[in-house]
Amino acid sequence: MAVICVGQSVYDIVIPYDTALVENQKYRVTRRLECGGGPALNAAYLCAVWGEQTYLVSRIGEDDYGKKIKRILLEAGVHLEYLVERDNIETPYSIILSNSDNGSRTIFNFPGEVQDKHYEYPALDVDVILSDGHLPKLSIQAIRRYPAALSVLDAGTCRESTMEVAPHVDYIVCSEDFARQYTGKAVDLEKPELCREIFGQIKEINKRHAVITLGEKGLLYEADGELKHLPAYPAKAVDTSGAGDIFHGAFAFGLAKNLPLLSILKLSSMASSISVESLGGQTSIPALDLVEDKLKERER
Ligand SMILES: OC[C@H]1O[C@H](O)[C@H](O)[C@@H]1O
Repeated sequence: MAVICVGQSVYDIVIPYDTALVENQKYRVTRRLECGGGPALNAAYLCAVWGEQTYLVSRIGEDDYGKKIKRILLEAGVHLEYLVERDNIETPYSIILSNSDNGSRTIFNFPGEVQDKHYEYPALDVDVILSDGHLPKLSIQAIRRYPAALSVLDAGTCRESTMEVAPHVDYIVCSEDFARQYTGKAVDLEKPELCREIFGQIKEINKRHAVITLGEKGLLYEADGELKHLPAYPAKAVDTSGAGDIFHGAFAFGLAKNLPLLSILKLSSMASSISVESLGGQTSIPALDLVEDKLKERER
């Protein structure tokens, strides 16, 4: 059984800072972190180090960043048979300025050239397909190829490619930014009727399941036909980059393990909260044991 993550692989260069930035100033950098990045890579890395048989369907160039990405993924045990390398494309990379005072980050993303071409998927027993919306054709093809698998869309922003995949998935797990861009309304937890309206509009896209993540305000989900709010676990954020990807990776993992939805959401939420307390996305993925221990502590 396996998890397939389809989408973007990125090489991240994270620079932490703790001062108010002013234009036309030069800042001396004493620390930087280089690691794997991109929503599909981060999620695939998590699923693999948490013990799932994981395949990454993505595209990188045959350049230095591509080689580094491959090394990181191989060490994690991600299956790379479907990670396509091309000598004529540049591996995507991001420069991330991370404010250690509050964890907020500014990402400059060089997307490289995305090639979303037809693909022969292998004969596998697949439990879960996670798409980050970057390779819509490959994502839809995977969903059709493995009809028994549960499919999840990591809907970070409401791009055309994300919307192409959205009607095909079992679960749309979207950010509040996506919800605002799509519905034109901002989630306000003080206004339950408005929340129900926004959630209903998101669910209409795929006519199945939806989750709206709200960062430090938690998330909205549905149980027994009712909209519910799950608060976030408290964290001292130093870098939120990749926190959403870690949420989605843990969500895919939980589905693969056949856990009930609320347990999946708690697992994902805790993994994401722990991750913001250290630098980087892929480098801040917590061990499964740690996440489970912290959850047990909270339930005591
Ligand atoms: O979702 C965050 C990730 O995507 C961005 O492009 C960065 O690479 C980071 O790892």
